[in-house]
Amino acid sequence: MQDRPATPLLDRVRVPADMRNFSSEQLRQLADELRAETISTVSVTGGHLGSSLGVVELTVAIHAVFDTPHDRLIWDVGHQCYPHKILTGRRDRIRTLRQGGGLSGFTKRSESEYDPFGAAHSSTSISAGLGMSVASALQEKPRNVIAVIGDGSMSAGMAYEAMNNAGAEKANLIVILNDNDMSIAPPVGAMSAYLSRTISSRPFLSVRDFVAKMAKNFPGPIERVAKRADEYARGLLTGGTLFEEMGFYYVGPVDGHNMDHLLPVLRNLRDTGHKGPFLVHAVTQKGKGYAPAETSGDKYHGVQKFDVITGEQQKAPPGPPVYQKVFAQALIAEAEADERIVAVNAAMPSGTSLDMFAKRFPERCFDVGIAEQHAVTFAAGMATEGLKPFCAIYSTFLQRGYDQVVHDVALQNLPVRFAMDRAGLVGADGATHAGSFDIAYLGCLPGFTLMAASCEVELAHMIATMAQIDDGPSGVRYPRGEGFALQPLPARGTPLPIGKGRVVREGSKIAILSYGARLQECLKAADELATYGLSCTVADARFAKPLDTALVEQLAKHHEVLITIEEGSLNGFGGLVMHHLALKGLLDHGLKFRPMTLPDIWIDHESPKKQYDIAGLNAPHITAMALSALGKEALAVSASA
Ligand SMILES: Cc1ncc(C[n+]2csc(CCOP(=O)(O)OP(=O)(O)O)c2C)c(N)n1
Ligand SMILES: CC(=O)[C@@H](O)[C@H](O)COP(=O)(O)O
Ligand SMILES: [Mg+2]
Repeated sequence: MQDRPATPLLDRVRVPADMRNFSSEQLRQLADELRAETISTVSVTGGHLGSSLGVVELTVAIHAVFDTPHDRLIWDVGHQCYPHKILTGRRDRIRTLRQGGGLSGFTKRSESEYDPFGAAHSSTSISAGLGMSVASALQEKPRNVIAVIGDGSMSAGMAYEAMNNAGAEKANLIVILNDNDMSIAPPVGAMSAYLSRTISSRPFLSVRDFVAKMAKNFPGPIERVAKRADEYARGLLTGGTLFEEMGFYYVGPVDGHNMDHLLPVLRNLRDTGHKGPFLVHAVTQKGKGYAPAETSGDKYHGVQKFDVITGEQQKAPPGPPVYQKVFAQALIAEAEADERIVAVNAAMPSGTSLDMFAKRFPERCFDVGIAEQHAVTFAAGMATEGLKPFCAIYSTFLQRGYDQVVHDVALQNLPVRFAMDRAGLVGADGATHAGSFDIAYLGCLPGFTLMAASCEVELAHMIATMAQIDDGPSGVRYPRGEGFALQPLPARGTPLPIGKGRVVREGSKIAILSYGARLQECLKAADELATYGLSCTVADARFAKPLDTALVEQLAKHHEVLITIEEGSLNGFGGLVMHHLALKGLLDHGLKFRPMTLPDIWIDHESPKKQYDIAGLNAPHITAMALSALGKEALAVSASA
């Protein structure tokens, strides 16, 4: 147990109103205490530390100046919201962050009135803020709307769509660009370079410069104060920024850790009755104020529990290889043999392990920034020219690129390969990050070949299989975390016969057809069912499309019960099997068919094991499902208890 930091001022703040009469000096001290409390908290919960540390002063300044929650404050992604949660009535629960039943690691409307917009996927804040601003004008309920968006999140198309609209609407909106020159990895792209140039070509905006600049546009009291300063500033503040060209009033760069700069700038924005959209360019440091974070390569973007003194993070005991690395190794093996293979990721080089691929093939690996839509169509373009793109995008983030998958890839039958990591439930990130829907949203698209890996060795084979699929799009899904180490990993995968599943265990009464990594749970259930004298066939479908119809029909015809199971939503693999069985008339003769999917609810942050308990997809639930299908309700109840 590590000592809690002393936080005398923070102890006086339950909600932001409690600090609105603090002096600037007190607010500076409050920020220091808030930083210490954030570090102490994340040391026992794990989570997104670096981003939260970078916005401590911004958080204090915004809440001190604006009348939240009446004024709306929207955090883009929401992964930097821990200091915000501490200041907004949630300090007593902050050490439950990301734990089952505890606070979410992101902003969430249902959690607090201080979270007017939920997030976790990036680059939505300007759109949402603009909507709120327009609503406030139409409903004649004046309020400030402040969206805080990171430089990494500024790479997504949505942010530009929103700015384009905000400029045209001349909406009252304050966008604070929290520029720490980091995404999860170092940021990429021309916009990132532009922001760096903007910062390096201008000194930090002093309050005097700011007042002068405002005076030019806001006649009134401020003008009198600032006349002379205006003369002074004229030379400094020339030239339109990209944001100004888009209709925003650009304020910056501002030192985002300097309360003496932040407070007056924000107060002026509040008090001058600003008209039109403003962009405050705040320069911050990810991991600010905690040496181990500041000096680490990833600035402690996402950490395990750690020792506050040393910064050392808890290490998981050595275990089986994680899927993401198996994917990268398998892809490297394929790319060694075929120079047409290229890899694309959207700001997730470490999360997808494509950083390994980039090391080996720097010319053939593309990080496009947080830009999933672009990633998909960019890959489609490469496919038209004979390259073999593998697009590695978490299942949940591929949702952002869905029309591109449909219109640019599938409709043109282009051989883009999708590696969908984080399939199924992901633990502490909760519902926003669960890879629940890809089977359903890809399964309905003609021409797709779709696979799910039941273990890491299968994943290697599936990558090899996709490398061979040149006549249309393909995808493989695999979960977050470790595999099973059932067999040694091959140096290179072996292509699988397309559309063929495999029977893993032969039985007679009950058939369990698994799609993906629940297979081991199915085998445990089969063992359990054997103790009731019930013989089970267990099969690994491998493919959802093309479906192994011969296998499905054989299982349906020769067993009394057929259970399908997947780590995906309704209308996924089970839906495809059911459709086939229904069309073949195989549901008309007493087959007890039971599709087991994620339930039709949002499953919050928890350990993955508990999440799958909530979902009812662990071995005891499979056993219970089989027993209840056979009318053995009493046994089913005790099996799942
Ligand atoms: C649509 C989408 N793609 C990818 C991610 C994963 N992701 C979360 S935070 C992050 C980096 C964000 O960088 P920035 O906005 O600069 O915030 P910082 O972490 O630097 O504070 C990424 C890529 C996401 N949340 N949403
Ligand atoms: C905030 C965000 O979207 C990412 O940081 C995400 O939490 C990463 O998840 P993994 O830990 O599964 O890579
Ligand atoms: Mg950043």
